[in-house]
Amino acid sequence: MEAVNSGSGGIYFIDAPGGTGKTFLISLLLARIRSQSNVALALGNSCNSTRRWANCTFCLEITIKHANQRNTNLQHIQK
Ligand SMILES: Nc1ncnc2c1ncn2[C@@H]1O[C@H](COP(=O)(O)OP(=O)(O)OP(=O)(O)O)[C@@H](O)[C@H]1O
Repeated sequence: MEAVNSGSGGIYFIDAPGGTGKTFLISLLLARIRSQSNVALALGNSCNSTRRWANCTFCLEITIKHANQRNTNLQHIQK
């Protein structure tokens, strides 16, 4: 929250065993940040978590493509 409040922003990684509260923590952080009209995105590095977050957060149904295609998409976004 300090990164948000100071305006610096950032990218943060949460890595912990299953069932330890990652989703719970991220949900709280997203709610807090968005309640202040700021922007926060949560992404997962596995197919299951990515699908779940995309569905919950963006109300989208997405299909996870092959890793090489994802890399291509990321490069496109960065242009
Ligand atoms: N601080 C907390 N207070 C109360 N309940 C919590 C807290 N953290 C986690 N929980 C509860 O513990 C359970 C597991 O939490 P959560 O789903 O966030 O874990 P996770 O690390 O995202 O798991 P997974 O990697 O399997 O998706 C949930 O039912 C959640 O509501």
